[in-house]
Amino acid sequence: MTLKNITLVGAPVDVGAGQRGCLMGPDAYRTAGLFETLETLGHMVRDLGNLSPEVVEQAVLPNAVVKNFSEIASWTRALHAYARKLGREPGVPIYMGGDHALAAGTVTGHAAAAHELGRPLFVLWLDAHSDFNTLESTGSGNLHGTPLAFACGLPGFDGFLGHPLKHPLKPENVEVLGVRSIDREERELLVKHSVGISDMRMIDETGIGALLSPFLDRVRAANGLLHVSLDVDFLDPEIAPAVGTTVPGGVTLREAHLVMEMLHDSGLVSSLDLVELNPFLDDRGRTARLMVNLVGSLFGRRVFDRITRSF
Ligand SMILES: NC(=[NH2+])NCCC[C@H](N)C(=O)O
Ligand SMILES: [Mn+2]
Ligand SMILES: [Mn+2]
Repeated sequence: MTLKNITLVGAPVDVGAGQRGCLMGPDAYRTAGLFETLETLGHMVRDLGNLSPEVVEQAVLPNAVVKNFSEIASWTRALHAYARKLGREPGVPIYMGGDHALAAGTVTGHAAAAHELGRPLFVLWLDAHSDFNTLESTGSGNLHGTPLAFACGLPGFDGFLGHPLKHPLKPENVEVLGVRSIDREERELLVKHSVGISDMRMIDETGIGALLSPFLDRVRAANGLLHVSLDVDFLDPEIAPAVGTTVPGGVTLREAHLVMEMLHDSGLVSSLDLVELNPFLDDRGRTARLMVNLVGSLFGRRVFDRITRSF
């Protein structure tokens, strides 16, 4: 197993979500033993603590329904700069959220870093939602529903960074896996921009491993970097209740571990977001512990290796 330098970064943002509480996420991961889990697997781990960005002044609101635009713009700028720097160094950063709005900074920062390294960035978006609303299309005004549209360069988001995005993701280099809740206008945008989508029905019919494999093959063939954005609501709410936007019919424990194990075996993952954990809604820390266990699988924990026949 290849051992990694892993950097934990806490991003306690929760004003992108409709319900408060994700700001406790980073500490819940620490309490659930994320650091120790990774260290026990042999990795070099450091925890940079929590980020707290300065709030920028924002003159015009893009759309009256949009909530907390200035705060999210501040987080986006801070995380973009951080991710851009960490993305150029060897090692794997893990961003402990915080709601999914944080991905506006992490994904675009890693896209900029990838560009500087001369490699394409691919994104695996593990989520019940596609988070592909624009500031125009959002009905809820909750900015955690928009980061993927921003990262793919859709118009109207210049206020996030204070300038247009220089290195947008190619929408065809994105795979949204596990999706089961998409807004009407968002659906049209996803089709128009040819974003890769694997919904729950495809998972049921084809199997999650068979859906993930060709995507990983594409990343490898392109010598790409791979950012994984894991939203707690990717998982079925029966096993992961600590999230404000539960959607029934999600991924099972075994499907989730299979994805993590395949990602580990691929050796391709270069950065990771853990988002939407709301410890206020948890049941004695079980969702936090489940997320930590999934990260363990992503970083090499396994029961038995059938190729080398070793434990
Ligand atoms: N990261 C999330 N949980 N996003 C949920 C978004 C829900 C809905 N599509 C919205 O834009 O409001
Ligand atoms: Mn999400
Ligand atoms: Mn979601």
